[in-house]
Amino acid sequence: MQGTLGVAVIGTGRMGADHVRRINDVISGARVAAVVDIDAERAGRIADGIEGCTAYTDPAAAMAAFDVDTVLIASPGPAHEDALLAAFERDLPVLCEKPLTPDAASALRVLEAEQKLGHRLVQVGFMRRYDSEYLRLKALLDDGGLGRPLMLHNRHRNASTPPGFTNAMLINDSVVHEMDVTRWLLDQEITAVTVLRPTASGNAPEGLDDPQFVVFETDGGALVDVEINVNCRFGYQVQAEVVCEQGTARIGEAHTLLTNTAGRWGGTIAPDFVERFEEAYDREVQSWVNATRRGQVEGPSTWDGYAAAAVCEAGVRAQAEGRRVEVEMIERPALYS
Ligand SMILES: NC(=O)C1=CN([C@@H]2O[C@H](COP(=O)(O)OP(=O)(O)OC[C@H]3O[C@@H](n4cnc5c(N)ncnc54)[C@H](O)[C@@H]3O)[C@@H](O)[C@H]2O)C=CC1
Ligand SMILES: O=C1[C@@H](O)[C@H](O)[C@@H](O)[C@H](O)[C@H]1O
Repeated sequence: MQGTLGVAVIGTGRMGADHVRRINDVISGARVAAVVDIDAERAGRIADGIEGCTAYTDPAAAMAAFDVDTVLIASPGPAHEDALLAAFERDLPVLCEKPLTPDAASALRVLEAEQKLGHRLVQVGFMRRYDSEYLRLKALLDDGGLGRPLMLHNRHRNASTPPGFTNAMLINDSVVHEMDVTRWLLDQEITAVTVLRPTASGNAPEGLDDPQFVVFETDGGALVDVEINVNCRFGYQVQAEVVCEQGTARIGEAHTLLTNTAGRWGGTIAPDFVERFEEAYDREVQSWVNATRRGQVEGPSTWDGYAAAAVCEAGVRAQAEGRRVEVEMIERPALYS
Protein backbone atom coordinates (compact mmCIF):
# COMPACT_ATOMS: atom_id res chain seq x y z
CA MET A 1 0.00 0.00 0.00
CA GLN A 2 1.76 3.16 -1.16
CA GLY A 3 1.01 6.77 -0.21
CA THR A 4 -0.48 8.14 2.99
CA LEU A 5 -2.70 5.58 4.72
CA GLY A 6 -6.23 6.60 5.68
CA VAL A 7 -6.92 5.24 9.17
CA ALA A 8 -10.34 4.70 10.75
CA VAL A 9 -9.96 4.99 14.54
CA ILE A 10 -12.75 3.07 16.30
CA GLY A 11 -13.43 4.30 19.84
CA THR A 12 -12.42 7.84 20.67
CA GLY A 13 -12.08 7.56 24.46
CA ARG A 14 -8.81 7.84 26.30
CA MET A 15 -6.65 5.59 24.11
CA GLY A 16 -8.47 6.30 20.84
CA ALA A 17 -8.17 10.08 21.25
CA ASP A 18 -4.48 9.68 22.11
CA HIS A 19 -3.89 7.54 19.02
CA VAL A 20 -5.71 10.14 16.87
CA ARG A 21 -3.33 12.82 18.22
CA ARG A 22 -0.36 10.52 17.57
CA ILE A 23 -1.36 9.79 13.96
CA ASN A 24 -2.05 13.50 13.31
CA ASP A 25 0.88 15.10 15.07
CA VAL A 26 3.62 12.58 15.85
CA ILE A 27 4.06 9.80 13.32
CA SER A 28 4.38 9.85 9.54
CA GLY A 29 2.77 7.99 6.64
CA ALA A 30 -0.84 8.01 7.85
CA ARG A 31 -3.76 10.33 8.47
CA VAL A 32 -7.01 9.98 10.38
CA ALA A 33 -9.67 9.63 7.67
CA ALA A 34 -12.49 8.51 9.99
CA VAL A 35 -13.34 8.34 13.66
CA VAL A 36 -16.05 6.08 15.05
CA ASP A 37 -17.78 6.14 18.42
CA ILE A 38 -21.18 5.07 19.68
CA ASP A 39 -21.09 8.50 21.32
CA ALA A 40 -21.74 10.55 18.17
CA GLU A 41 -20.98 13.84 19.88
CA ARG A 42 -17.54 12.67 20.99
CA ALA A 43 -16.63 11.38 17.53
CA GLY A 44 -18.00 14.56 15.93
CA ARG A 45 -15.91 16.79 18.20
CA ILE A 46 -12.73 14.95 17.25
CA ALA A 47 -13.54 14.86 13.51
CA ASP A 48 -14.27 18.61 13.52
CA GLY A 49 -10.68 19.32 14.48
CA ILE A 50 -9.15 17.27 11.63
CA GLU A 51 -9.22 18.19 7.95
CA GLY A 52 -10.81 15.50 5.79
CA CYS A 53 -11.95 13.37 8.73
CA THR A 54 -15.53 12.02 8.90
CA ALA A 55 -17.32 10.94 12.09
CA TYR A 56 -19.34 7.71 12.21
CA THR A 57 -21.23 5.74 14.85
CA ASP A 58 -21.03 2.43 12.94
CA PRO A 59 -17.57 0.82 12.48
CA ALA A 60 -18.64 -1.08 9.32
CA ALA A 61 -19.82 2.16 7.66
CA ALA A 62 -16.46 3.80 8.33
CA MET A 63 -14.60 0.79 6.94
CA ALA A 64 -16.63 1.06 3.72
CA ALA A 65 -15.48 4.65 3.11
CA PHE A 66 -13.35 5.13 -0.03
CA ASP A 67 -10.51 6.84 1.87
CA VAL A 68 -10.14 4.24 4.66
CA ASP A 69 -7.24 1.81 4.14
CA THR A 70 -6.62 0.59 7.69
CA VAL A 71 -8.34 0.33 11.07
CA LEU A 72 -7.17 1.12 14.59
CA ILE A 73 -9.50 -0.43 17.19
CA ALA A 74 -9.60 1.37 20.53
CA SER A 75 -13.12 0.60 21.67
CA PRO A 76 -13.61 -1.48 24.87
CA GLY A 77 -12.55 -5.15 24.65
CA PRO A 78 -16.10 -6.60 24.27
CA ALA A 79 -16.55 -4.55 21.04
CA HIS A 80 -13.31 -5.81 19.41
CA GLU A 81 -14.58 -9.06 17.88
CA ASP A 82 -17.29 -7.41 15.74
CA ALA A 83 -14.90 -4.68 14.59
CA LEU A 84 -12.18 -7.23 13.74
CA LEU A 85 -14.57 -9.41 11.74
CA ALA A 86 -15.87 -6.35 9.87
CA ALA A 87 -12.26 -5.40 8.99
CA PHE A 88 -11.59 -8.98 7.80
CA GLU A 89 -14.59 -8.73 5.45
CA ARG A 90 -12.89 -5.82 3.71
CA ASP A 91 -9.36 -7.26 4.04
CA LEU A 92 -8.22 -4.17 5.97
CA PRO A 93 -5.07 -4.30 8.14
CA VAL A 94 -5.83 -3.66 11.82
CA LEU A 95 -4.02 -2.44 14.90
CA CYS A 96 -6.23 -3.72 17.73
CA GLU A 97 -5.73 -2.44 21.27
CA LYS A 98 -5.27 -5.14 23.88
CA PRO A 99 -7.01 -7.33 24.84
CA LEU A 100 -7.67 -8.91 21.42
CA THR A 101 -11.07 -9.94 22.86
CA PRO A 102 -12.20 -10.42 26.47
CA ASP A 103 -12.25 -14.24 26.50
CA ALA A 104 -10.58 -17.24 24.87
CA ALA A 105 -13.66 -18.44 22.92
CA SER A 106 -14.09 -15.11 21.10
CA ALA A 107 -10.31 -14.84 20.55
CA LEU A 108 -10.41 -18.31 18.97
CA ARG A 109 -13.23 -17.21 16.63
CA VAL A 110 -11.10 -14.29 15.48
CA LEU A 111 -8.07 -16.57 15.08
CA GLU A 112 -10.11 -18.97 12.93
CA ALA A 113 -11.53 -16.13 10.81
CA GLU A 114 -8.03 -14.80 10.10
CA GLN A 115 -6.83 -18.27 9.15
CA LYS A 116 -9.73 -18.56 6.69
CA LEU A 117 -8.42 -15.43 5.00
CA GLY A 118 -5.08 -17.21 4.75
CA HIS A 119 -2.97 -14.21 5.71
CA ARG A 120 -2.36 -12.08 8.79
CA LEU A 121 -4.16 -8.75 9.12
CA VAL A 122 -3.88 -7.97 12.84
CA GLN A 123 -1.24 -6.42 15.07
CA VAL A 124 -2.33 -6.52 18.73
CA GLY A 125 -1.57 -3.45 20.87
CA PHE A 126 0.83 -5.05 23.35
CA MET A 127 2.88 -1.86 23.41
CA ARG A 128 5.45 -2.99 25.97
CA ARG A 129 7.15 -4.89 23.11
CA TYR A 130 7.98 -1.43 21.69
CA ASP A 131 9.26 0.12 24.94
CA SER A 132 12.99 0.86 24.80
CA GLU A 133 13.69 -0.74 28.20
CA TYR A 134 11.79 -3.93 27.41
CA LEU A 135 13.51 -4.05 23.99
CA ARG A 136 16.93 -3.92 25.67
CA LEU A 137 15.94 -6.65 28.11
CA LYS A 138 14.68 -8.81 25.24
CA ALA A 139 17.94 -8.29 23.28
CA LEU A 140 19.98 -9.23 26.35
CA LEU A 141 18.01 -12.43 26.89
CA ASP A 142 18.15 -13.38 23.21
CA ASP A 143 21.92 -12.82 23.24
CA GLY A 144 22.12 -15.66 25.78
CA GLY A 145 24.98 -14.21 27.83
CA LEU A 146 22.96 -14.34 31.06
CA GLY A 147 22.18 -18.01 30.56
CA ARG A 148 18.78 -19.61 30.93
CA PRO A 149 16.02 -17.49 32.54
CA LEU A 150 14.80 -19.09 35.77
CA MET A 151 12.48 -16.46 37.25
CA LEU A 152 10.82 -13.21 36.21
CA HIS A 153 9.56 -10.77 38.86
CA ASN A 154 7.08 -8.09 37.75
CA ARG A 155 5.55 -5.11 39.48
CA HIS A 156 2.54 -3.43 37.85
CA ARG A 157 1.21 -0.46 39.79
CA ASN A 158 -1.49 2.02 38.80
CA ALA A 159 -2.31 5.13 40.83
CA SER A 160 -6.04 4.34 40.75
CA THR A 161 -8.73 2.46 38.83
CA PRO A 162 -11.73 3.88 36.96
CA PRO A 163 -15.21 3.25 38.46
CA GLY A 164 -16.50 -0.27 37.89
CA PHE A 165 -13.05 -1.91 37.74
CA THR A 166 -13.52 -5.58 38.77
CA ASN A 167 -11.31 -8.46 39.92
CA ALA A 168 -11.66 -10.05 36.46
CA MET A 169 -10.54 -6.78 34.81
CA LEU A 170 -7.47 -6.82 37.00
CA ILE A 171 -6.46 -9.97 35.12
CA ASN A 172 -7.95 -9.25 31.66
CA ASP A 173 -6.99 -5.56 31.37
CA SER A 174 -3.88 -5.26 33.54
CA VAL A 175 -2.07 -8.59 34.10
CA VAL A 176 -2.65 -9.41 30.41
CA HIS A 177 0.41 -7.22 29.73
CA GLU A 178 2.63 -9.43 31.94
CA MET A 179 1.20 -12.50 30.22
CA ASP A 180 2.33 -11.10 26.90
CA VAL A 181 5.77 -9.92 28.04
CA THR A 182 6.41 -13.28 29.74
CA ARG A 183 5.67 -15.20 26.53
CA TRP A 184 7.69 -12.72 24.45
CA LEU A 185 10.71 -12.21 26.72
CA LEU A 186 11.18 -15.86 27.67
CA ASP A 187 9.90 -17.32 24.40
CA GLN A 188 7.92 -19.84 26.47
CA GLU A 189 4.22 -20.56 26.87
CA ILE A 190 2.46 -20.09 30.20
CA THR A 191 1.03 -23.41 31.39
CA ALA A 192 -0.62 -22.62 34.76
CA VAL A 193 -1.75 -19.64 36.84
CA THR A 194 -2.21 -19.18 40.60
CA VAL A 195 -3.59 -16.02 42.19
CA LEU A 196 -2.91 -15.14 45.85
CA ARG A 197 -4.31 -12.18 47.79
CA PRO A 198 -2.73 -10.34 50.70
CA THR A 199 -4.88 -8.21 53.01
CA ALA A 200 -6.64 -5.67 50.77
CA SER A 201 -5.30 -2.13 50.76
CA GLY A 202 -7.45 0.55 52.37
CA ASN A 203 -7.21 2.33 48.99
CA ALA A 204 -9.05 -0.51 47.20
CA PRO A 205 -12.57 0.42 46.10
CA GLU A 206 -15.48 -1.67 47.39
CA GLY A 207 -15.58 -5.08 45.68
CA LEU A 208 -12.00 -5.03 44.36
CA ASP A 209 -9.34 -7.19 46.03
CA ASP A 210 -6.30 -5.04 45.49
CA PRO A 211 -3.37 -5.78 45.43
CA GLN A 212 -3.05 -9.37 44.20
CA PHE A 213 -0.08 -11.63 43.58
CA VAL A 214 -0.19 -13.73 40.43
CA VAL A 215 2.14 -16.64 39.62
CA PHE A 216 2.68 -18.17 36.17
CA GLU A 217 4.41 -21.47 35.43
CA THR A 218 5.89 -21.88 31.95
CA ASP A 219 6.62 -24.81 29.66
CA GLY A 220 10.33 -23.97 29.95
CA GLY A 221 10.24 -24.46 33.72
CA ALA A 222 10.42 -20.74 34.63
CA LEU A 223 8.41 -19.20 37.47
CA VAL A 224 6.97 -15.71 37.03
CA ASP A 225 5.38 -13.50 39.66
CA VAL A 226 3.32 -10.34 39.21
CA GLU A 227 2.48 -7.84 41.93
CA ILE A 228 -0.65 -6.21 40.56
CA ASN A 229 -1.45 -3.18 42.65
CA VAL A 230 -3.83 -0.83 40.92
CA ASN A 231 -4.74 1.73 43.58
CA CYS A 232 -1.28 2.44 44.97
CA ARG A 233 -1.96 6.20 44.78
CA PHE A 234 1.68 7.27 44.28
CA GLY A 235 1.81 6.89 40.48
CA TYR A 236 2.25 4.43 37.61
CA GLN A 237 5.09 1.91 37.77
CA VAL A 238 5.96 -1.07 35.62
CA GLN A 239 9.10 -2.95 36.60
CA ALA A 240 10.61 -6.30 35.69
CA GLU A 241 13.61 -8.28 36.87
CA VAL A 242 14.73 -11.46 35.19
CA VAL A 243 16.87 -13.92 37.11
CA CYS A 244 19.04 -16.11 34.89
CA GLU A 245 21.68 -18.76 35.57
CA GLN A 246 24.57 -16.33 35.05
CA GLY A 247 23.09 -13.05 36.27
CA THR A 248 20.05 -10.82 36.57
CA ALA A 249 18.68 -7.80 34.69
CA ARG A 250 16.15 -5.22 35.80
CA ILE A 251 14.12 -2.50 34.08
CA GLY A 252 11.62 0.17 35.02
CA GLU A 253 13.27 1.80 37.98
CA ALA A 254 15.18 4.82 36.73
CA HIS A 255 14.01 5.68 33.23
CA THR A 256 13.73 9.28 34.37
CA LEU A 257 15.95 12.20 35.37
CA LEU A 258 17.60 11.68 38.76
CA THR A 259 18.33 14.76 40.87
CA ASN A 260 20.30 15.44 44.06
CA THR A 261 19.01 18.39 46.04
CA ALA A 262 18.60 19.56 49.65
CA GLY A 263 19.57 16.24 51.19
CA ARG A 264 17.31 14.27 48.85
CA TRP A 265 18.00 12.00 45.88
CA GLY A 266 15.54 10.77 43.35
CA GLY A 267 13.36 11.10 40.29
CA THR A 268 9.72 11.37 39.41
CA ILE A 269 7.07 8.71 38.86
CA ALA A 270 4.80 8.92 35.80
CA PRO A 271 1.14 9.46 36.71
CA ASP A 272 -0.22 6.96 34.19
CA PHE A 273 0.42 4.66 31.22
CA VAL A 274 -0.15 7.44 28.67
CA GLU A 275 2.97 9.20 29.95
CA ARG A 276 5.07 6.17 30.96
CA PHE A 277 4.59 4.39 27.63
CA GLU A 278 4.28 7.44 25.36
CA GLU A 279 7.33 6.54 23.27
CA ALA A 280 6.31 2.88 23.12
CA TYR A 281 2.86 3.79 21.74
CA ASP A 282 4.52 6.10 19.19
CA ARG A 283 6.91 3.34 18.08
CA GLU A 284 4.08 0.78 18.01
CA VAL A 285 1.83 2.87 15.76
CA GLN A 286 4.72 4.00 13.50
CA SER A 287 5.87 0.36 13.07
CA TRP A 288 2.32 -0.66 12.19
CA VAL A 289 2.01 2.11 9.59
CA ASN A 290 5.44 1.33 8.11
CA ALA A 291 4.74 -2.39 7.86
CA THR A 292 1.29 -1.78 6.36
CA ARG A 293 2.74 0.52 3.71
CA ARG A 294 5.20 -2.25 2.81
CA GLY A 295 2.25 -4.67 2.56
CA GLN A 296 3.38 -6.58 5.65
CA VAL A 297 1.91 -7.43 9.05
CA GLU A 298 4.32 -7.54 11.97
CA GLY A 299 4.38 -7.39 15.77
CA PRO A 300 2.16 -9.20 18.28
CA SER A 301 -0.22 -11.40 16.27
CA THR A 302 -3.74 -12.74 16.65
CA TRP A 303 -2.05 -15.88 17.99
CA ASP A 304 -0.40 -13.78 20.74
CA GLY A 305 -3.78 -12.19 21.47
CA TYR A 306 -5.44 -15.62 21.66
CA ALA A 307 -2.65 -17.08 23.85
CA ALA A 308 -2.96 -14.15 26.27
CA ALA A 309 -6.77 -14.61 26.33
CA ALA A 310 -6.33 -18.31 27.17
CA VAL A 311 -3.96 -17.43 30.05
CA CYS A 312 -6.40 -14.72 31.21
CA GLU A 313 -9.19 -17.27 31.30
CA ALA A 314 -7.07 -19.54 33.53
CA GLY A 315 -6.16 -16.46 35.64
CA VAL A 316 -9.77 -15.40 36.18
CA ARG A 317 -10.70 -18.97 37.19
CA ALA A 318 -7.66 -19.25 39.47
CA GLN A 319 -8.70 -15.97 41.09
CA ALA A 320 -12.35 -16.94 41.54
CA GLU A 321 -11.72 -20.52 42.68
CA GLY A 322 -8.63 -19.87 44.81
CA ARG A 323 -6.57 -22.66 43.23
CA ARG A 324 -3.90 -23.31 40.59
CA VAL A 325 -5.49 -23.56 37.13
CA GLU A 326 -3.82 -25.02 34.03
CA VAL A 327 -4.00 -23.07 30.78
CA GLU A 328 -5.96 -24.70 27.95
CA MET A 329 -4.79 -23.72 24.48
CA ILE A 330 -4.98 -25.10 20.96
CA GLU A 331 -1.78 -25.93 19.03
CA ARG A 332 -0.20 -22.94 17.29
CA PRO A 333 -1.58 -22.85 13.69
CA ALA A 334 0.88 -22.81 10.78
CA LEU A 335 -0.06 -19.22 9.84
CA TYR A 336 1.64 -18.03 13.06
CA SER A 337 4.70 -20.30 13.09
N1 LIG B 1 -2.19 -0.44 25.64
C1 LIG B 1 -2.51 0.17 26.76
O1 LIG B 1 -1.68 0.49 27.60
C2 LIG B 1 -3.93 0.51 27.04
C3 LIG B 1 -4.92 -0.06 26.30
N2 LIG B 1 -6.22 0.18 26.58
C4 LIG B 1 -7.21 -0.50 25.75
O2 LIG B 1 -7.76 0.44 24.83
C5 LIG B 1 -9.14 0.16 24.60
C6 LIG B 1 -9.97 1.40 24.95
O3 LIG B 1 -9.74 1.74 26.29
P1 LIG B 1 -9.97 3.24 26.82
O4 LIG B 1 -9.60 4.22 25.80
O5 LIG B 1 -9.35 3.29 28.17
O6 LIG B 1 -11.58 3.23 26.98
P2 LIG B 1 -12.56 4.47 27.06
O7 LIG B 1 -13.74 3.98 27.83
O8 LIG B 1 -11.86 5.69 27.51
O9 LIG B 1 -13.00 4.70 25.53
C7 LIG B 1 -13.73 3.78 24.81
C8 LIG B 1 -14.52 4.53 23.74
O10 LIG B 1 -15.12 3.58 22.86
C9 LIG B 1 -16.47 3.96 22.64
N3 LIG B 1 -17.21 2.75 22.28
C10 LIG B 1 -17.81 1.84 23.10
N4 LIG B 1 -18.33 0.84 22.38
C11 LIG B 1 -18.05 1.12 21.07
C12 LIG B 1 -18.34 0.47 19.85
N5 LIG B 1 -19.01 -0.69 19.82
N6 LIG B 1 -17.92 1.04 18.70
C13 LIG B 1 -17.24 2.21 18.71
N7 LIG B 1 -16.96 2.87 19.85
C14 LIG B 1 -17.34 2.34 21.01
C15 LIG B 1 -16.91 4.63 23.92
O11 LIG B 1 -18.03 5.48 23.71
C16 LIG B 1 -15.63 5.39 24.30
O12 LIG B 1 -15.60 6.67 23.69
C17 LIG B 1 -9.46 -1.08 25.44
O13 LIG B 1 -9.31 -2.22 24.65
C18 LIG B 1 -8.40 -1.04 26.54
O14 LIG B 1 -8.11 -2.30 27.08
C19 LIG B 1 -6.60 1.04 27.56
C20 LIG B 1 -5.65 1.65 28.32
C21 LIG B 1 -4.24 1.46 28.12
O1 LIG C 1 -3.72 -1.39 29.43
C1 LIG C 1 -3.77 -0.72 30.42
C2 LIG C 1 -5.03 -0.47 31.18
O2 LIG C 1 -6.14 -0.97 30.46
C3 LIG C 1 -4.91 -1.20 32.52
O3 LIG C 1 -6.05 -0.92 33.30
C4 LIG C 1 -3.64 -0.78 33.25
O4 LIG C 1 -3.52 -1.54 34.44
C5 LIG C 1 -2.43 -1.01 32.37
O5 LIG C 1 -1.27 -0.61 33.07
C6 LIG C 1 -2.55 -0.25 31.09
O6 LIG C 1 -1.41 -0.42 30.28
